[in-house]
Amino acid sequence: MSYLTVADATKQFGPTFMALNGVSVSIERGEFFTLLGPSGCGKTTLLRAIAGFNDLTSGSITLDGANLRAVPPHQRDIGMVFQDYAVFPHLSVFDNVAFGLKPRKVPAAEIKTRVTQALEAVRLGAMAERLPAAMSGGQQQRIGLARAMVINPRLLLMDEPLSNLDAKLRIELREEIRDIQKQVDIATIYVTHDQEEALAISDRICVMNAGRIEQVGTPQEIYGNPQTRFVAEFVGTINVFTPGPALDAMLATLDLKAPAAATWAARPEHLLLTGPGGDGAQGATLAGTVTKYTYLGREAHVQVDTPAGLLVVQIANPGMAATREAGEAVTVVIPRNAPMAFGADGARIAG
Ligand SMILES: Nc1ncnc2c1ncn2[C@@H]1O[C@H](COP(=O)(O)OP(=O)(O)OP(=O)(O)O)[C@@H](O)[C@H]1O
Repeated sequence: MSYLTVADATKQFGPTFMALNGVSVSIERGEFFTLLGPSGCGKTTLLRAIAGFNDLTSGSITLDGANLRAVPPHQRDIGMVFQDYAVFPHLSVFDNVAFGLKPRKVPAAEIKTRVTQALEAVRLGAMAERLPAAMSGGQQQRIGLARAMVINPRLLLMDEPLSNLDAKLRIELREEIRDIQKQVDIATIYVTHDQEEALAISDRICVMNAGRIEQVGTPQEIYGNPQTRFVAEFVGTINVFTPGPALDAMLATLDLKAPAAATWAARPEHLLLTGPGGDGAQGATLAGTVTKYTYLGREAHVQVDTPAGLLVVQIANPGMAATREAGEAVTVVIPRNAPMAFGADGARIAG
């Protein structure tokens, strides 16, 4: 049996709005599990229901075999880290972390040991006596993490903990969070709307959309094998081919058939670019004209106007020779394994 199980969860706000609409997830011991989705999809609502800050309208939550909905929030033994650091400015780093232990009647000597351990884990051991006001956002968030961990929680919940930090620090701290989580081995549910962060940090990702689950899987499964059009578009980007004779000819060349397909799409990095004529191409070809060239250092995006619509081709490690000018005639090559088919309901169809 899974460690944490949420079954058929619904949460209604007002007379008709369903913030959660039949959500079921299972999380294993020690797992780093991420809820990923656009703003308003229900991530925080689900997290708050697990923490006990709001109850579900219907459904069940089971932790280690026990019904969690029957347990008051302060008795759930759940550590939480929030987007705003929520540190007490007038308390030292040590006292901030010790705060959660006081009502638990932990003896003073044990408080000292546990707080010291938690501060070592988040690399703040040398700053125990400092006041948070004199510390950076990244350090304040580590205080938050230490405070969540020091109670030896049965579950760690993190709601967009990195979103107030600048891009470079976000990447540094997400790797630290991942390392610390693996070290302490506490099942963690992490909320983000940043797909790259989710891919980098998670054992498994749950992609949510409008109160429902689109797909649950490892980062590789979510990115490499999206089961819905929503997942394919939200995690990474896709080119959607315009229906018509050019698409039909492309599919015929590739010998791809999916009668129920409403949409065919392909990731920019799965397409190739050659000169006019498409000599030696392995796959179907579409003649086109470059409309835009965007150089991004590690990669470049070439937008091409083709009879199957505007397509973006991603080029890795683009040297000077890869530069394309607007108006240049090129050929987009579509390898056989590039196209993905989706039905009218958005579900993936085996092509
Ligand atoms: N107390 C409330 N009363 C009414 N509607 C609410 C309440 N709390 C949340 N909602 C609505 O429920 C939906 C889901 O909200 P939720 O905060 O779970 O989204 P989210 O995926 O976490 O988004 P974000 O990334 O913006 O935090 C939103 O449309 C939100 O406006």
